Amino acid sequence: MSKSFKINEIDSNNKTMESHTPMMQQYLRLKAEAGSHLLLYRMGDFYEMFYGDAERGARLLNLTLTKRGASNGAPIPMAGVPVHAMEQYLARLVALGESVAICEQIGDPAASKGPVERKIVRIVTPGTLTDDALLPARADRMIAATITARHNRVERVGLAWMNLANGEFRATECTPEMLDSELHRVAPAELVCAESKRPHVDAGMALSPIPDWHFELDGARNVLHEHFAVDSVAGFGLADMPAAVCAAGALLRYVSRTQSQTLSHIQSIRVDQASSYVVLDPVTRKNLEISETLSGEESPTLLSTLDHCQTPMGSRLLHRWLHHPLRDNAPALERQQTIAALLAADPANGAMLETTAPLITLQQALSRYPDIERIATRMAMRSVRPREMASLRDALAILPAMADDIARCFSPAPRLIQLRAQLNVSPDLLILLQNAIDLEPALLIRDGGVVARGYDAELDELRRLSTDSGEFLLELEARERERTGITSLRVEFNRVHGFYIEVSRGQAEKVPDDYRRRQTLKNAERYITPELKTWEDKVLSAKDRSLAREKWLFEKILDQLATHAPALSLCAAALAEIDALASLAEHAQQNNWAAPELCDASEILIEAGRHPVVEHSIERFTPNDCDLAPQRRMLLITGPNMGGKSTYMRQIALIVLLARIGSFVPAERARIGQIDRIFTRIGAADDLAGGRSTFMMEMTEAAAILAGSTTQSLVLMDEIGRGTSTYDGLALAWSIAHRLLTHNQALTLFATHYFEITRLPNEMPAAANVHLAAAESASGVIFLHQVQAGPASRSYGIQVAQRAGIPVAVIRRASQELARLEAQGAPTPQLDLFAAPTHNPGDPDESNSDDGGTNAVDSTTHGDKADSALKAELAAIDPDQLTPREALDLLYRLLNTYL
Ligand SMILES: Nc1ncnc2c1ncn2[C@@H]1O[C@H](COP(=O)(O)OP(=O)(O)OP(=O)(O)O)[C@@H](O)[C@H]1O
Repeated sequence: MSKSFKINEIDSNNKTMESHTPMMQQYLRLKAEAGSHLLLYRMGDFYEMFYGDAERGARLLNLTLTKRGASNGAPIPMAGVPVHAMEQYLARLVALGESVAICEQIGDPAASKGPVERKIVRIVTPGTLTDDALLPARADRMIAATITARHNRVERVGLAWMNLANGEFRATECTPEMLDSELHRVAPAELVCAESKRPHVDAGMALSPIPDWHFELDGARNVLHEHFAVDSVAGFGLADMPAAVCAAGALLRYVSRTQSQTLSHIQSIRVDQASSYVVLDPVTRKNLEISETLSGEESPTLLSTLDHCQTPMGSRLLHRWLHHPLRDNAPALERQQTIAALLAADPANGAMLETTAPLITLQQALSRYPDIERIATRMAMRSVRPREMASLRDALAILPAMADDIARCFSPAPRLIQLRAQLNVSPDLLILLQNAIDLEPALLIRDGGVVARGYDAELDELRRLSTDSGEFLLELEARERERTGITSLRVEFNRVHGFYIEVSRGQAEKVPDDYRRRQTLKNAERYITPELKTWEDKVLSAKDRSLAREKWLFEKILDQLATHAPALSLCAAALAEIDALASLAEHAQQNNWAAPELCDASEILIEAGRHPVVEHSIERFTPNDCDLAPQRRMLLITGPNMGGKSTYMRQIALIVLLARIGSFVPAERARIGQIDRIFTRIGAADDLAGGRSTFMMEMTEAAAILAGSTTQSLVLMDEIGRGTSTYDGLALAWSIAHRLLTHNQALTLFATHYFEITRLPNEMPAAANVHLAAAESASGVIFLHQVQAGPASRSYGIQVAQRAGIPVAVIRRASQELARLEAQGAPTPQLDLFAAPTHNPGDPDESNSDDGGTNAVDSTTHGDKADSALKAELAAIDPDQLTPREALDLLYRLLNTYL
């Protein structure tokens, strides 16, 4: 997508620059500087685009494409946006992934010969936004750079990324195969790459190619040395990471070029080891609907369910946490303990105390904070706005009280103590803002009214001169009335004509000789006198001087604020963390979540677990257990369509993910071991853009799982093999399951409709059958959503189809066909699933199963016995003595026992 643009390309009809007007020559020079970015060229009250930029801009922004003059006979395409609406157009362009260079008039039009001097003052690209108007409040906008480099014959990918809005700068190295996964973890809005090595990236990530030499090691290293004022990058842990250095140096150079200010708030670079996190490949991030639903919506997702943050910075951090589950137990436990402290819970047993009032008070206090993280950045970059300063001042004033409350109300979890200490910002900052900034400052410094009265004596005097005109004018008016004898004489002011003396037309002949006419109206004449003119000059110049003084003072205030920016950033980070932890605490408390035990072994033990999102969307969610460990590492999950298989598998993955970010989990009890990766192969969708069919996608994902999963991985496989013919599908599903059990030995949830696979536990004791229970009643199939041991006995496919609205005639025909096939004993594996499994006394699951799939072939004698047992049980029931809950439980038990 190179949009690079050279002068002779624009000007193919013209031989030389000289053939253009001086203004167009200036434009073309600036355009060459802007390169592929759209150039917005300031002309009076408009920003204009020309040539190809005009055509592209007009198309993207729906503007009228006009023409201006001609260059060697050919009209020049032109499109423009008014200055006052620029931010809004800019936001649209950036949202479309465009980068824009903004060129301002910097010379004085009155003093210039030829075109007024212009300069590119700002470059806005999708990943380098710091302006609040352009940034989404609750999401980060990252910019990244990547390069593949060969070092000691090994190919490594360097990846560096920056969050310009909060000063975070990180770098890592990975194998070429891991790049996609890493890019989805970082999720940059813009990816900088070498012109000759453009990676294939998803739509939604703007690609910005730059010259290859920006990635050369020596140059890149020098950029880092210079910026951080160091002699070596070893102090950052980058000594043995040449590819990461190349990416980081190129990124820093690119970002510096886009900003007119220095990047003083980028104070360090951190090495980010992918091995610190549970790896989630792009498909898994999507399937688990962490921050986006499968259809691309923001809600309902895990993030939207958990996000009770009071500040945008808290929401952004929670978003980051959910996409970065932690491998190590210690940092996750630290968060968990802090949540427990916020809930006044006893960390030893997770029991919460009755009152959560301190948490509510804390959240109420948090809701009064503005986005200090971004304000701190803009302070460092000297682009902070007056109103942001005022809101920061008000926030800093309440900070000490909140810090005291934290110390007083919550048990002293180590992390909470650290965070509280980080809230300490020098009182000088508050004093400065209180003294310097007006209580309700104007929007922009340009108009004045920002610096507080009493901050600067000279400013106060100039303001007095420019505004205290009332007394002088009254006195002058009285004096002139007396001198001229004109009773209707008035002294007035308007913006266009300044000060004047107005006399009605009838008395105009009475005006003295020193009156000079300024304006003639229908019924009046307006005059100026030498005395009034002198006074006007003084007042107006006082106004100008006061604005200039205020601007100068504002710059000085910005200088002082910049020195506080690093401490303020730390304070903002602490506020964000407290907010995110309080949000998790609130959710845990409201929904009865428990603190999971984190252990080193490779295991997942969940008692009465729920799906964190689905439990909110249905009235009564049935909790289920899960027990996976090296000796029982695969659950073969069968059960009817709509039975709850996918929900069960996803809820386990989400509980693991929540435990690994340090959150409480939706379960009565959980013990979660160390997990290195979560893989999912769920659902089927064609990748038409990538040219892969459903089956191809399915197999590509399965191949990745077989290649990458280890004994510490959690693998979710939903109906693998269904995208092809029954026998092919079954054979593949069987051997994939077998391979996962024997070779990868990953903790696996394997949902299938192929009955043959439920025999796997006979051969491999590390696999176990479970099924989602269902029962049939007169009104149709009832899904119990309960996970029980053993394989399923029936599919209920026809009943589900009936519920879905398939015409009755089709359903009747299908039932007849099913009966015929069953009578024939057709040996297709699909049908076998619904027949009785061969009873294998050696299979622990089947022997322990409550229905074990055997009820489909009950013998008559068995049936008679069951009938009389049922009758006896029914006779013993006294419905009036049962609570609704007991009645429901009894109903489930009877269905499970007798159906
Ligand atoms: N534990 C549960 N408690 C209550 N309702 C549940 C539970 N699990 C699932 N459900 C409900 O059942 C519906 C179907 O669940 P799910 O999609 O998981 O079934 P499935 O077995 O995977 O179906 P299919 O085989 O057709 O894909 C869900 O939309 C949900 O409303």
